[in-house]
Amino acid sequence: MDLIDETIAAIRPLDGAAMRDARDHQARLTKPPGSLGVLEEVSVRLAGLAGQCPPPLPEPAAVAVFAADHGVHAQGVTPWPQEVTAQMVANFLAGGAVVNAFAAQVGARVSVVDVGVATELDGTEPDGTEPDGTEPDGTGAGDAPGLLRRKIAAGTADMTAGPAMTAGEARRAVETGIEVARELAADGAGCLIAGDMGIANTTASAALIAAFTGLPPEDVTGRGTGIDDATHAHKVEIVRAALARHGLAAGHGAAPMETLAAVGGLEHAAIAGFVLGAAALRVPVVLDGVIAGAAALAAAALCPDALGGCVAGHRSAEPGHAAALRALGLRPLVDLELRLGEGTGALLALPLVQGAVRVLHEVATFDSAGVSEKSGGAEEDGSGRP
Ligand SMILES: Cc1cc2ncn([C@H]3O[C@H](COP(=O)(O)O)[C@@H](O)[C@H]3O)c2cc1C
Ligand SMILES: O=C(O)c1cccnc1
Repeated sequence: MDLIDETIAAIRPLDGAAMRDARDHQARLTKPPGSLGVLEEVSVRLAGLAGQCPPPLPEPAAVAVFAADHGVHAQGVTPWPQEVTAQMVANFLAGGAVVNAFAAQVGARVSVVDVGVATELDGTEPDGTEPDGTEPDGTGAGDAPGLLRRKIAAGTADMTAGPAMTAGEARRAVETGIEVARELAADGAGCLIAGDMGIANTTASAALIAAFTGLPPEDVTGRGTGIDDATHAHKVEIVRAALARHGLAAGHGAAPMETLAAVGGLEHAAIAGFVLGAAALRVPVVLDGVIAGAAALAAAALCPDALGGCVAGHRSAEPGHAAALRALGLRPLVDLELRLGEGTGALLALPLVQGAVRVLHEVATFDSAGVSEKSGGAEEDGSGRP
């Protein structure tokens, strides 16, 4: 069995008994039943993932920013030059990007994984030593970001001219994501976040989302980093042409590995593997925006139970992201019209996920605190309404 099959075989559904324990415990806590809304369901899901109630606190968190370039960039689908991918990798490693600021805010450690940056990274990037030159202290948070050199190809090929990746490249990218999830978990991460960096990757995301949901390109193709109406109309046609070229237009069904190879990015495939790897280890994943959403559709197509431990951190402004979340049946925690990627939306949602679990650990029950329960004979439906 290879790493992908072995990982999928290790993924189990959420544990029903632990979920029942979490629901029962939520009902005994000193608050009106249901009053923590969506966060109660998050706590129940993480109990099911851990197979125990309360589940471990999802900390420390580690974010892996998967970086790669895209052959479809040549089709004029984004106003940004391709070199920005490599330049932003250098910025992540120097600690200067939004992901670094948000990670610092919530005590998460950042790693950058080159799975397919077209430009050669020059070897002068920081490698995870502390700013003062000492080795990382092992706590993760606050360490300078490390670069994991796992380049599979110098970017994908243009999906409108042929498959973006060979079957072998797609498999290696998925395997890389599994390996990175394993490495971060082995380093002590209790919660994983996948970020992305890849100029033109909202085009690949739209193609993946159309292929997996069967929705038409015009419904799932957004403006990415910011494009005018004419470029947006062109981008929709590029997605349509790629789907037609690979026989992925609505209703044809989408075989996951073939679809990833045909229209995906190396970072999408790696993030799909990261979700699978985390699920096999029963470590929760907070999903970010449209790139993670597209990758999660691929992971779910490979193994539906992989979604059990995924929490949708936010909903981005990309229409394809909302479509992906609907198809995945995930409700986003935060909706701030973000359209950045890098893992930023997931990092903002992290304290909500951690708070949801902390409630199960720390909040007193009616019995233990001597608080009277509500009177009256109304049926309790968990909604908090009498
Ligand atoms: C400076 C800069 C920083 C970014 N950080 C994330 N992205 C995001 O935008 C890109 C996708 O948008 P599109 O498909 O329109 O090219 C990805 O790299 C994504 O991570 C960035 C984009 C730019 C320009
Ligand atoms: O919605 C996102 O996640 C997004 C939007 C634009 C660029 N990168 C990511």
